[in-house]
This record gives sequence, structure tokens and C-alpha cells, in this order.
Amino acid sequence: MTTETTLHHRIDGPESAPVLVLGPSLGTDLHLFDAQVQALADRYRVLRFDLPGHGGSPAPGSPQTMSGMAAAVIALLDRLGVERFHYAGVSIGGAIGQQLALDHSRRVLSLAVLASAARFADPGSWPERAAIVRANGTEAMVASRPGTWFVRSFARTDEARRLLEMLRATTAEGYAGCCEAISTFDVRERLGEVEVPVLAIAGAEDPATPPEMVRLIADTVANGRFEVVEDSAHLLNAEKPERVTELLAAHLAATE
Ligand SMILES: O=C(O)CCC(=O)CC(=O)O
Repeated sequence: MTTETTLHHRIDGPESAPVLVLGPSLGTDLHLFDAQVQALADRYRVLRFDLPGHGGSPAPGSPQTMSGMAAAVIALLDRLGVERFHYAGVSIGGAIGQQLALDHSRRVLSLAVLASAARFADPGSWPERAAIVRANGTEAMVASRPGTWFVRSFARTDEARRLLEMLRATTAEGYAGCCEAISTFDVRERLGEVEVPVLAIAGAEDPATPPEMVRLIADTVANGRFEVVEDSAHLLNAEKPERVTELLAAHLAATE
């Protein structure tokens, strides 16, 4: 059985504008998208949510799955009266987007996946990571994340420090539950069913979801487009906000 956690969220932009839902990555919160919201909230009603046990969302009470988290997003949108929406997400946020496009296809107008995968690498390592974090807290992940999240020059910036504070603030159970959802997520055989326009964006130097892994999503869906952002790693929308926002804006405009 999957949990349907109530997700903390924030809405910016005009009430009458098309809705864009943004899903963050493991160990970050909805402020991962501050730069994109600043640029897009004049044209879109931007709804950002926190993953279970991240940011302002309560920690999950039972095992997490990607379809359970997609159902929690749908429950939030139902409560808010949102029927159809564009969706963009980073990494696990992009995996939730793929699950939404598969399980709730009638609701999704377009999908953008950033640094995400149809099947994440090393599935066996995620339960181990969950156990480490349950025993030691998310602080146990802080020292090693910059090498995955950022290119070397970005790791020394205030923005990088701000992102690492989001990881420190994430509950151990929230982080561990998301690791378990990642370990069982595999939609490679189903992605061909996705018919809405899909933009898949990779960070050229991302070791977690390298460009070929992200490209697989664009190549498998019916209507996919693939882009690589140079000089960026896993959290590419924070590292290269202007370029990622430009790609996202063009994708959304082409879908309308
Ligand atoms: O922090 C990492 O090791 C990357 C984790 C990952 O690929 C899933 C995510 O960022 O949502």
C-alpha cells in the first residue's frame, strides 16, 4: 500500500494563467525553483510542492513509491481545483512527472524532466543510502553531495550553500522514503505510452543522471526533445538558471 502524504506547496502567478507544477529533487525543497518562478510567474500560475519529509511537507508514515507520490500531487491539485497542468521536475521530481504522465495522462499537458531517469543507476544502492540516513540523519549526505550536485566552480557559491542547507533541513525519514521510491522506480517499458510533448534536459557533467540516461527518456516517449546544458551537473536549474528557464519557457510556449 502507498501513502498519500499531504504536500506543502506554494503558488505564484495570475489565477487565470495556465498551471505549471514544479517538483524538486531529493534533499531539496520548493525553493530549488526560485529563479524559474521569478521568470515564469508572469505567464504561468506556478505551483511548487515539497516532497514528503522535505521543506514544509510532513514526513511519510509508510513506504514511498513514485506512483504514491504522483497520487499525492494529484490529491493536492484536486483540493486546489486544478484539472490540467504543465509539469516540470528535477531528478525524483522528474520521475514523479513521468509517473503522472503515465498514471494520469488526461491531466498532464506537457512534461519537462531535468536530470532525471526512467530507471536510476545502481538500484541496490538506494536502500543502503536510506539506512545510512535513517541511522545518521541527512547530515551524513552533506559532504558528498557537492561532487554530484554541482560542477566544481559552482560548489563554492552562496547558492550551493543554500541548497546544502535544504538537505540539512530534510527529515531522515523523508529522504530515506524517497531513496526507496527511487530504488523501485522503472518505467522504461512504459514510457512509449507518453504522448504529450516531453523536454528532457541533462547537465553535461552530471554523474547521477548522465546525459545518455536523460536522453533515453526523450528517445522513448512519442514526442520527446533532448537538450544538454554545458558546465552544469545534477542541479542544473540552479547552476544555469537563465539557460534552463529559457529552454523551459520555449517548451511551454510551443505546447500552447
Ligand atoms: O544526491 C544525489 O546523489 C542524486 C540523487 C538523485 O539522483 C535523485 C534526486 O536528486 O532526486
